[in-house]
Amino acid sequence: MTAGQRAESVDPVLGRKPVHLLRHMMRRSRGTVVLALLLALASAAFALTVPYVVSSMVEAVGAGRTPVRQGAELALLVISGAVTSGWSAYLLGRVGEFGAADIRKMMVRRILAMRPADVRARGAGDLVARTTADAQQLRSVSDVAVTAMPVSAVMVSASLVLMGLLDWVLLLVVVATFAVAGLAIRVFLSGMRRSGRARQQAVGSLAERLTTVLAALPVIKAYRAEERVSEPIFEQVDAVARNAVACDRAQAFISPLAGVAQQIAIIGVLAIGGARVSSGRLSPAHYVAFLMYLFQIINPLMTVASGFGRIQLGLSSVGRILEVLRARAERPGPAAEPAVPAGAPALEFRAVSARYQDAEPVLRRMDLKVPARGVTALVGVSGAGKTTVLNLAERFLDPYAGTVSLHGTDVDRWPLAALRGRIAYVDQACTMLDATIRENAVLGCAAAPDDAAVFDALRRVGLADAIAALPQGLDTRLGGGGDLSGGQRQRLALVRALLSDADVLLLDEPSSQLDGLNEERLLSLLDEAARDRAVVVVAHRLSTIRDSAQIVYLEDGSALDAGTHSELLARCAGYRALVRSQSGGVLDQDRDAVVAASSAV
Ligand SMILES: Nc1ncnc2c1ncn2[C@@H]1O[C@H](COP(=O)(O)OP(=O)(O)OP(=O)(O)O)[C@@H](O)[C@H]1O
Repeated sequence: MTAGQRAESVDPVLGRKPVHLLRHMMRRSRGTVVLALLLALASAAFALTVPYVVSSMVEAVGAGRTPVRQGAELALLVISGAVTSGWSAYLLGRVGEFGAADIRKMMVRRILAMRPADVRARGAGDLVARTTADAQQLRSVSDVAVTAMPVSAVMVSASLVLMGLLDWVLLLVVVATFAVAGLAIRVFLSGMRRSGRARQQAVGSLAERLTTVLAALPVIKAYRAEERVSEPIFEQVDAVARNAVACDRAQAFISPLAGVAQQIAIIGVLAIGGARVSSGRLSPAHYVAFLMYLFQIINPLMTVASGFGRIQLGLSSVGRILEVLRARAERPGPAAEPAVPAGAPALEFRAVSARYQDAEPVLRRMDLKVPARGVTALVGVSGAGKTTVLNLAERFLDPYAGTVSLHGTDVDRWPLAALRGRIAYVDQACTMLDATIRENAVLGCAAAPDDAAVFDALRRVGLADAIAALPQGLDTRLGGGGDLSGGQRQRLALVRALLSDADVLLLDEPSSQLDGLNEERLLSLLDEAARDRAVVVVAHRLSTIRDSAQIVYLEDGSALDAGTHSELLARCAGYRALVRSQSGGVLDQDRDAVVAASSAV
């Protein structure tokens, strides 16, 4: 079974057709939708009755009576029509907004369920645009598609039947005029969906480019690259405008066309109807009623005509939303946690090969064993595959050959949440959530420790005084004005890992921003943590890794050798070169160790 086949499937309710998404959007408010539909139909029925009452009013006046009853009926009909139509529109607006909120939540859940590499490949900015702009577009057509169009279609059809009952000749004039206009409108509708989709895609690319640029803003400013990065953004701004204009051009002609048809129909009905009244083939009362129906169907006809256009635009967004909802999610894994056999290594790679997307392999048949206790260091030149090893352990990436095991069980056979609960990860960027220092520190704890415990951990990394000195202490929000320095973030990321319930710590370059004193603190903390946990450290600094229980030397995606510092110095040329490259004096300092190790070998 391939990774794609094993991926979590999308809710089958969504089906394959865009209309299923609209149905899904309304599913929690079916009762409200039915009520809104009934109210809209009632409003249409009131409107359809008005011309008959007016007609009988005309007859009453013609017969010399005062049309008091008809006047009262007319007032009641008009007021009832306004109330029912307003109420229906309000209910539908509510349903549309909450339905769009549901769709957005589904999209956010799916995006968070995707693998980081897939999110990166799709573009974070584009995903944001789909969740905001496309969902808004869908919301804006939901009421048109669900009630306004169907009710207007019913209203137009019923009016045409009633008009036919009044005078079929005049009906033919009206139908012929609107049929010709309808054919012309179809031409304009055909391009709308295409340009609508292109516009939404351009909005997505614009969001993507702007997000990337804003993330790199300090570097852009430092290199005075504002002009250069603006160009590609402006290209997308222009693409949005071009495609929006194409949509607007098509949409702009729909209402005027319907208006022209309306005027031709009115002129035709006035001329032919007038002649028919003079010849006695049509009564004045029926003539007035027919004209009222004709005026009355204009609005619903416009709604149907422009509704087709808006639905085309909505459909262009539906496709983009469905692409997100159908995106491959991470596999949740089995429900039950596997038993951990005594003596099993914390991590084991057996002949593991891996690649990103369809690129060249970055790990080639890698074998690696990380004992359940002690510090294991991964070293190697940049690009050797060290971070990829950590990604595989976390299941951010699947190997295409070989197996990765945690505590003796293939990571695929761990429930994903349990697997990640067993592992604490400090990424290279020491990423902090947009949350308080406290929330960031206790992120990996099932039961959050009290502030004293958090401060104790902060003290051990030498961060307690700095945090206590902040005006809001542990409540300081990261990402805002009162932010931390790079080295402070790195130590806070370490606190987060140390406080967590995990029994495997993966640390990617944890000392890269630390001064000598803090590096020493880090090493003693790692030693302490490694007494009852597995600690894997990726580091370039020799001082961080040289005392590790095991050092694994990686080269070109393979683990070439593993041993202590002195063992590797003695037998691994690549490791020796790495050490030499860091400091000319290091090998001299280690000469005794090399000699001792060589004689032991
Ligand atoms: N998300 C990614 N998509 C595509 N290729 C990637 C990705 N991440 C890493 N690579 C490639 O995989 C290879 C190994 O990268 P990795 O980050 O594992 O190396 P590393 O040894 O940790 O490097 P460094 O010491 O510079 O952090 C590199 O050639 C890199 O270009």
